[in-house]
Amino acid sequence: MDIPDEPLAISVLTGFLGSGKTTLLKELLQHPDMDETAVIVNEFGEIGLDHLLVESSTEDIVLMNSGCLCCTVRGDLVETIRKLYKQRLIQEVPAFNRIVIETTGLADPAPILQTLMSDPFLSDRFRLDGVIVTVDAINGAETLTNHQESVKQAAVADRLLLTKTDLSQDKDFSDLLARLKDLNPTASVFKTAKGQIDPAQLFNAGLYNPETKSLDVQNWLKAEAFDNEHNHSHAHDHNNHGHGHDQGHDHGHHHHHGHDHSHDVNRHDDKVHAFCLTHDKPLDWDQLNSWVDMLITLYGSNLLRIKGLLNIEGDKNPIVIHGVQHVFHPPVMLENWPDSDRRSKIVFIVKDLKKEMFEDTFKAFMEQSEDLI
Ligand SMILES: Nc1nc2c(ncn2[C@@H]2O[C@H](COP(=O)(O)OP(=O)(O)OP(=O)(O)O)[C@@H](O)[C@H]2O)c(=O)[nH]1
Repeated sequence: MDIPDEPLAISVLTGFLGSGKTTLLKELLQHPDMDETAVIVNEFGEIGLDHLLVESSTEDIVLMNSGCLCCTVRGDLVETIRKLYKQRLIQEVPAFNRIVIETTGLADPAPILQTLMSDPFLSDRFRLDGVIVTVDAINGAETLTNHQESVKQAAVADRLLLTKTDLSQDKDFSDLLARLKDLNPTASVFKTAKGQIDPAQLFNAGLYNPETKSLDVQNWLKAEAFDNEHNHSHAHDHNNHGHGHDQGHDHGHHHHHGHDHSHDVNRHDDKVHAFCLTHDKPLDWDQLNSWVDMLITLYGSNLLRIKGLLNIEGDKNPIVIHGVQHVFHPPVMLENWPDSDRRSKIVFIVKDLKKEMFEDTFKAFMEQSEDLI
């Protein structure tokens, strides 16, 4: 039996229909640094493995010359991962250390991430390393406007890949990049053409990098990306004025803005925005949990991504939390603070919810904890 010492990394590759996921995978599969990687795709046919050098293949697993495996989903994704893990244990397949899952272009990534985080078998053996999202440099803006899925995909990304940059005269992509930054200031953005990218740019996007044994919290949280937030949130607050009610669930397309806007009010990404809450004093862990529980219960499906670095009363070490919609990873205690800043910071990427609601309820819950003391 070959039992891994560390939880194996899982990366999720998503992106709208035709945005270049398969092209990227095809390139990645040939890269020598992709050895020890198992790629899960829906259909081998889509990647056209015939053109790649293949060492051996069975019905649902192909071993590439580069050392990586490619396998297809048979039925359920979780079942496929379990089976692959067991095959690795009994050395039926090479000892991969990472899985990359390609989702279909129309997939809402949140349920997939939730499954990966909440399935007991998987959460004991795997860590979610990051979400890689392809965005078509040519059609990306239109797709964001018209398709909620593509907005959700961009919102949960750790790595955003602008694809097909070779097809555009505009080498700047500033409008699309600004829009993506507005949706998700915490993701690292890369411009690519024809799937060309160093795999090292895509992986180890998570909190803990076993290769360097480091905790790259700052890069992960990117709280500093919100320094200019005031300008952004002003724009969003403006957009929200016209809604008859504020926090709530899916509003569909029923915008009733009472005044004109210079842009198309039906853009899907107007409803998604990111902000960072900071708090100076150490937090009461129980009250914080009650607040997060309340948010999950009332607004779970609108909480696209939450990441936090927390200063908890009575703990000298920082605690890291992160979640997608209704599911949170177990909190992680770090050995050290990343720098001298001891404030708690929580980054939210949300849909149809106002920052003020978070600020007000946070304050109310924390005041309760002060009353208890
Ligand atoms: N010129 C150019 N063409 C690209 C690039 N990336 C993808 N394409 C082309 O765009 C089309 C769609 O790319 P795919 O890689 O199949 O996209 P996908 O996201 O896997 O598509 P679905 O599986 O349908 O969701 C194909 O014809 C690719 O050859 C790129 O960077 N440059």
